[in-house]
Amino acid sequence: MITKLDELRIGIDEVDQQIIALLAERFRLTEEVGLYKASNQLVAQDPNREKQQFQKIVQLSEKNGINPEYTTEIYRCLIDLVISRHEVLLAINS
Ligand SMILES: C=C(O[C@@H]1C=C(C(=O)O)C=C[C@H]1O)C(=O)O
Repeated sequence: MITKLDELRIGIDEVDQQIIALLAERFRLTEEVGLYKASNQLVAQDPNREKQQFQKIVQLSEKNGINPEYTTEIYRCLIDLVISRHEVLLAINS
């Protein structure tokens, strides 16, 4: 017998599949940005771009009913991983 808890967890598993697929696509794009930066000797971090991102993230979070503190924390981790990867690509290229 499927309980309410099982049903909710099936929903969570489906959402996780979508999140992972979207994260994979995001990392594919940021990898290309990292390769572009490395071949043009551009710094890994872009604080102006991040400022715009975080403004957008707060707006989108409010629109979708999610606590902006959660999304801001998640995106800080995500962007920091990207920056670390870009630093590796820069080091390889220099
Ligand atoms: C992807 C970039 O590199 C870094 C990572 C970002 C991101 O993951 O969204 C944003 C800005 C940069 O600090 C970029 O410059 O666009």
